[in-house]
Amino acid sequence: MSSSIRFLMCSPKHYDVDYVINPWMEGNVHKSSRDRATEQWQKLYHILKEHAIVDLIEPQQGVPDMVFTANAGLVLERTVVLSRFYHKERQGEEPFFQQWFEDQGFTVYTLPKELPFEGAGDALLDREGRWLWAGYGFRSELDSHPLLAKWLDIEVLSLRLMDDRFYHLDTCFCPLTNGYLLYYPPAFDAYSNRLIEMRVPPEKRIAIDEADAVNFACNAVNIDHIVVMNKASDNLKARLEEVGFHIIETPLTEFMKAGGAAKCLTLRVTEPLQPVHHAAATVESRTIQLEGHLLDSGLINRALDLIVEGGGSFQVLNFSLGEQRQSTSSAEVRVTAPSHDVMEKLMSQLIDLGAGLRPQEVCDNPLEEVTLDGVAPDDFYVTTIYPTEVRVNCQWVRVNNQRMDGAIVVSQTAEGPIAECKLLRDLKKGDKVVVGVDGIRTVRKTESREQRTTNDKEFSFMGSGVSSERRVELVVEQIGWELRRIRDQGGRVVVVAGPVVIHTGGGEHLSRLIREGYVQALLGGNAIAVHDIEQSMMGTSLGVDMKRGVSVRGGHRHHLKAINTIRRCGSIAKAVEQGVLQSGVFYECIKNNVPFSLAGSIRDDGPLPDTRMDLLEAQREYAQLIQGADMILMLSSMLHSIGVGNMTPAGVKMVCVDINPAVVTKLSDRGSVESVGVVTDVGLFLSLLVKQLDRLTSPYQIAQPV
Ligand SMILES: NC(=O)c1ccc[n+]([C@@H]2O[C@H](COP(=O)([O-])OP(=O)(O)OC[C@H]3O[C@@H](n4cnc5c(N)ncnc54)[C@H](O)[C@@H]3O)[C@@H](O)[C@H]2O)c1
Ligand SMILES: NC(=[NH2+])NCCC[C@H](N)C(=O)O
Repeated sequence: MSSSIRFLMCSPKHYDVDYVINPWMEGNVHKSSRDRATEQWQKLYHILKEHAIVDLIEPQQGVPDMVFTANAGLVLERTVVLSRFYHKERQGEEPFFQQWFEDQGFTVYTLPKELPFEGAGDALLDREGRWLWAGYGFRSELDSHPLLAKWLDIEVLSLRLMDDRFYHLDTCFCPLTNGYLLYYPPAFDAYSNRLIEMRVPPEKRIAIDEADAVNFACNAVNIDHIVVMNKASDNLKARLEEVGFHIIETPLTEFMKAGGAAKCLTLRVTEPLQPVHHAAATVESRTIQLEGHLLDSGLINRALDLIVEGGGSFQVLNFSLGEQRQSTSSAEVRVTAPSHDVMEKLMSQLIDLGAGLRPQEVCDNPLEEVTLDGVAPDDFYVTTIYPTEVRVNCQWVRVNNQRMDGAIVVSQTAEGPIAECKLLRDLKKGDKVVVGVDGIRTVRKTESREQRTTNDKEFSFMGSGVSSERRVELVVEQIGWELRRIRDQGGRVVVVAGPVVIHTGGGEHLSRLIREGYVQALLGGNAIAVHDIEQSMMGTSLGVDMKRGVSVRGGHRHHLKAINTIRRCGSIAKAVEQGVLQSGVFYECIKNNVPFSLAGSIRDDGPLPDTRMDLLEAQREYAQLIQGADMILMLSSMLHSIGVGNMTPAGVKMVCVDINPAVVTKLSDRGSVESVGVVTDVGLFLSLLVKQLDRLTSPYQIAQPV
């Protein structure tokens, strides 16, 4: 027996499964045998007494989980951080454990009531004393970790738990003597697994499989080279014995009905200080502000979900609800993350949602100089589609040329600072680029339910989201009305289209939209032009007769003949001028002075002389043609629609038509005010659209004031 090691245990005199606060308890309420529990506990107790001293605390009525003394608190030397239980069912244990520690002469630290921490169930010392592993996600709060670091003067490594079966760190993680680690990686998020791998060398990491994990193999008591646990597979036993451990299995099935096993039933109360440790917690906290229709638009929920899903935790410091449906609300939220990297990612996402730092926390954006043409500084802020402002000279400066996936370049001019979005390839040496996320805010239009309803009366898409069940005709009516309005007001509609428009017979309808002035620019690839011209010259598309719907002999060569003909003319425009091309979508573009741009791709035949095989040139041409668009109609081209979506700032209405809901969902994911997805055949859509435009006999009339 080692006289230096002491454990605290509590007999199962009042143990039972009286409630459900973890998945293991479901279906086990009052199904634990007190006799078997007592027998199993006694066996564990005697095993430990052979190797250490075991102190006992008196069990108390009404707190059946008190038997799990691991959750009493966290001990280091003669200091203990008392647990603050997350569930009220266990909060009754706190005064008894506090009394015991005080009677034993411990220095007792207590956390604020609203800051749960469940002791050595969620915090485990590295057996070499170098740091403290601390879990969060189900019971203990991440915000408790900086206090552990301060009070215990030790580095805290935060690990996020992801599987509610392993709701306490000690159910899936067991530091062992000589720096070995027994753990179940799937119980943690990616960041935490990376952290574990950075701190524990591969030869010391013993990752177990699910079969051992659900037998609580990680919930083991380690004393020097002894490892006591409920059960281990032969393979796991062999692996542990290979590195010098001796395994003692003792059944604890009655306690597993409550979600605990060997380690949970014990608390090591002799944890000597090691000289190597030092206080440090990589945990970071920031306070953000959110303004708008936080409840109506769901913005507050999305922000809080994003924080938790991103590995952080939050505390709503204050929330002022707007009195009227029209008025906005505001909230201040304290965000905590386990590391600077995670915080940066969270803040970047929160800024995209429209969050900002409190004015007193806003500092000028850190800027870094570009040292290599076309290469941004590592930590550059990646722009989104949303209008963005950056803090320069303590002023908010709106970013010009907003688009996603760019960098923000700030320059000083006689008129003051200017900020603009630049693609990486356009960065020049010496450009000052915004890095990090401090001093950035995006302007998100979140509409109240009232505003959205009002808009719906006049016109707006029927909310974002995509449903092939939605009546296409109804959406087409709205789109037709909007197209007519934009045309009659001299607005700008850009169409992005794939060859499927031609294959499905939509070419004639698109030609008509162009001829009647509904289209101000057409974007696509080589194929839509090839098959449009094939249909115009040979009546087929992909060799299929468009009138009879049957393949024609030798039809598979038709599109190549079309390409060859245009190549001989020199361009599509020249083919029209020479009378070679006499109908179709691109004929109408030339005849009606509607500019178009064809972006090349790896799968192009030919290509046509007009197809831009220099993709950077094609992107520049696309970007120029979508400037000032009021609406973008995306017709069955995933490739080109995504490309256009990436370069289009927020505020431009988008209609995404595709037969594949997944494509439409992706393309419509820009908020309900801006976009709608229509899951249907594109030829049918265009046919319905021109019929709808015909039905709108009187042009759009703006209601004149009486
Ligand atoms: N012969 C050629 O030169 C040739 C032929 C084909 C494609 N390409 C090139 O390949 C690139 C990608 O072509 P893409 O944009 O057609 O492919 P894409 O896969 O990016 O998009 C096609 C989209 O059409 C949708 N779709 C299919 N049938 C539909 C229907 N009946 N109604 C509505 N939507 C339907 C699909 O779900 C898909 O999202 C383009 O640059 C194109 O020019 C060249
Ligand atoms: N350290 C532990 N894992 N303790 C197990 C605690 C079991 C208890 N029923 C609870 O859910 O809190």
